[in-house]
Amino acid sequence: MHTVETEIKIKGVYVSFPDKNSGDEIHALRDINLDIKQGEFVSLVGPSGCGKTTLLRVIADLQQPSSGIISVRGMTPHEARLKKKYGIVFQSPVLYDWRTVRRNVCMPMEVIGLPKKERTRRVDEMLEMVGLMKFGKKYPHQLSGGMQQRVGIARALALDPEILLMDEPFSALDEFTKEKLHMDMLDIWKRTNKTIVFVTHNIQEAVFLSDRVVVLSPHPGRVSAVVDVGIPRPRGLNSKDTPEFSHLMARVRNSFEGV
Ligand SMILES: Nc1ncnc2c1ncn2[C@@H]1O[C@H](COP(=O)(O)OP(=O)(O)OP(=O)(O)O)[C@@H](O)[C@H]1O
Repeated sequence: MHTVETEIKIKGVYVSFPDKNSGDEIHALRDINLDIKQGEFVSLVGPSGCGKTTLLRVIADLQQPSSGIISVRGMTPHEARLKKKYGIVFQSPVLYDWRTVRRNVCMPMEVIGLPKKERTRRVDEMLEMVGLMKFGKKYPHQLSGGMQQRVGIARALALDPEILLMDEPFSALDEFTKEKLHMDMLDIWKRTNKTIVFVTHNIQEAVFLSDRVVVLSPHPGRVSAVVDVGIPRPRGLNSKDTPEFSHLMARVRNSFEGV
């Protein structure tokens, strides 16, 4: 039988910050335990302040846990980061305004010194995948918000990382653009077979995209539920109209504690 390997193992992770005013500890994350499988699409949902971004940052080696262990196929997050195992997409795509779309996507490849021919081939491939082939010579300010976010996704995938970490990537977009990006994101995920950890506070978005939805609750940030989403794939916009979808949304919503 084919067994799917664990990509990210999170064991007993705590993160605390000192409160700026009182000096007390803020428990951003308490005893987080979670295994994420290779190729899985997992969303972290919860209200503001429940620790979603902190958990993503701990996985990405942008924040150190106060205690606990994170292992990425046996590596520490630091080793995984050095080996370019992560692609990261932020809420705002942070593009270089003086660089064209092509040169923005190219940036990580320039940093590691990939030969020009390989860079050109890879940029073409990435732009084709995110549907921006005709916009390579444009500058970021000439693009819509949705298109800018597509550039951010193309750039995050440029070095072919195994894991894509996404922090509320679509939250600033209008509903129509968001729906289109959801469909394209599922397509990109299927084509690339990445492991995706996706932070959102949008329950519908989480259920629509994910294999599993991890519900975090605040003060202290902890896992209050993990909901399996069994809705068949490929999913279409009409998947949202099914009783199963409504039932799953209700399950996620009802899992919030202390809000
Ligand atoms: N660098 C920091 N210093 C102090 N406190 C922090 C720091 N980063 C996060 N926190 C605190 O940790 C808790 C979790 O924050 P985090 O940003 O991870 O939550 P979140 O669920 O991503 O929220 P949002 O949806 O608003 O982005 C909050 O109480 C926050 O104020």
